[in-house]
Amino acid sequence: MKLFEDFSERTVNLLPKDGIVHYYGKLLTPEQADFYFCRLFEAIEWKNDEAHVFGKRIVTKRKVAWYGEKPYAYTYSNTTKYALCWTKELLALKAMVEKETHETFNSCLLNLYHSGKEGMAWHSDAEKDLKKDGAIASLSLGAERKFAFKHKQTGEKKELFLERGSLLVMKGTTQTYWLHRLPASKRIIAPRINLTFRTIEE
Ligand SMILES: O=C(O)CCC(=O)C(=O)O
Ligand SMILES: [Fe+2]
Repeated sequence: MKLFEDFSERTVNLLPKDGIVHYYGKLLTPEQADFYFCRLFEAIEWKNDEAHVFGKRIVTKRKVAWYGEKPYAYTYSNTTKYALCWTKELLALKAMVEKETHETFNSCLLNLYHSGKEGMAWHSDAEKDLKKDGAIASLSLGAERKFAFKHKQTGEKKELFLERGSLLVMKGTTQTYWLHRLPASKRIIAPRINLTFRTIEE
């Protein structure tokens, strides 16, 4: 009997209850991480993110992009985006992530943080367009950043660092019971790109 079938089974659940988060560490070599950072920085159609909150239009400094297998509509913060068609680089990264996680994905939300001044506030990714309790795989390129989870009822927190080229997977009831955020950190001057591979319910 093999003690461990594959790498993913060696990763422990970072959450104590109500969800599953696996941190796989570095999926990409430093060279691959740099290569994809540069390619995505150049080739992705980055746009400032817009949110409509309490009747106000908010434009973030952080840039975003939404890609997928079909022009899926994705609505969050009262804004709807339509997915652009996969690029060669995104398909290559998706294949690596699917192989490692034994999950499949049909779309990807990308975020570009120009420096540590930009982050993302507490939220969960449970929009109605997404498959309920579907896995979300997060691949990080560029600067290493802190990432945090907070339980919606107990306030319990879990933090970790997302290394360059690393993979993190959130699944099960994580989005129902936990919030997550990317805190800003003034000390970090380097940019970061994050890709979250997701499944839109068809
Ligand atoms: O940048 C990150 O690591 C997280 C991004 C995120 O939570 C999201 O896009 O929903
Ligand atoms: Fe998120």
